[in-house]
Amino acid sequence: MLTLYGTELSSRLLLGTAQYPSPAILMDAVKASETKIVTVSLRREMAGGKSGDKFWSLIQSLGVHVLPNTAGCHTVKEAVLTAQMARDIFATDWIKLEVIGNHDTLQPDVFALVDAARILTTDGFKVFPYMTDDLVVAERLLEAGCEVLMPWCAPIGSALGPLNLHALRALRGHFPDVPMIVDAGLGRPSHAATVMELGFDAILLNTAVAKAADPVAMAAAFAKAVDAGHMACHAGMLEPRDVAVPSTPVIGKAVFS
Ligand SMILES: CC(=O)[C@@H](O)[C@H](O)COP(=O)(O)O
Repeated sequence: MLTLYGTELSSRLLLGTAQYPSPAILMDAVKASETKIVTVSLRREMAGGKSGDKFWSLIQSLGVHVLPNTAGCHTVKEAVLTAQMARDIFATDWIKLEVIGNHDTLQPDVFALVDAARILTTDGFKVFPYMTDDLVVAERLLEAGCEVLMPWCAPIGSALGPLNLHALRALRGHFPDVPMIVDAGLGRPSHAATVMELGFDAILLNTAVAKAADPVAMAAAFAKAVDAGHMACHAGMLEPRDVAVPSTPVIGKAVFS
């Protein structure tokens, strides 16, 4: 089981709800992924009117936890206000905190992120901060009261997969007891398996499933990859070695002439 802020979850895959070809495909993909948490952007809900209401009813019908996010926010003020509105609208104190610092890479502004996280944890929020893979930022976010971290593996929507395995490995190694969810930039199930093999606790993704030719099948494939990587990590993986070692016994082999 995965435990996040005291909530036990039977899945290690978190799914975004944007960009699916249709609401029906989104619903089927969520089911196929077996996720227990979906992220929802407050901005989308605020689109309001009929489509906003419909979307919210659909999300509620999924029977999973909702993790609202502050996608699209660029300042501390904007992110804090968005989080407070999300708490009222979605009736949850969970917030995925995004404070974007660069338009091209959608890289988080880690300084603003730490400031916003401190304000929100003091206000009782359970903050899931979307961060870079930086050790010092991780330390500051923990000091600010975050109990879960969400390092990126590549820019949002890029599908590049883990760009800096060294940094991810270092993060995992320095904070072995902090739940960490690798978020954004995954393109294929093998990327998910790779980061789970490093010992991360979960994966959050959206684009690679929503934009797949068959989002439902891709959601199922990611679910299997996440579980496979997690199982492998705890099964004791063989370390790579430079020499060849026969995998079949050489002693007592039959000699044919
Ligand atoms: C849904 C969500 O929260 C995204 O902002 C998230 O970071 C996913 O990134 P990808 O779309 O690259 O999977």
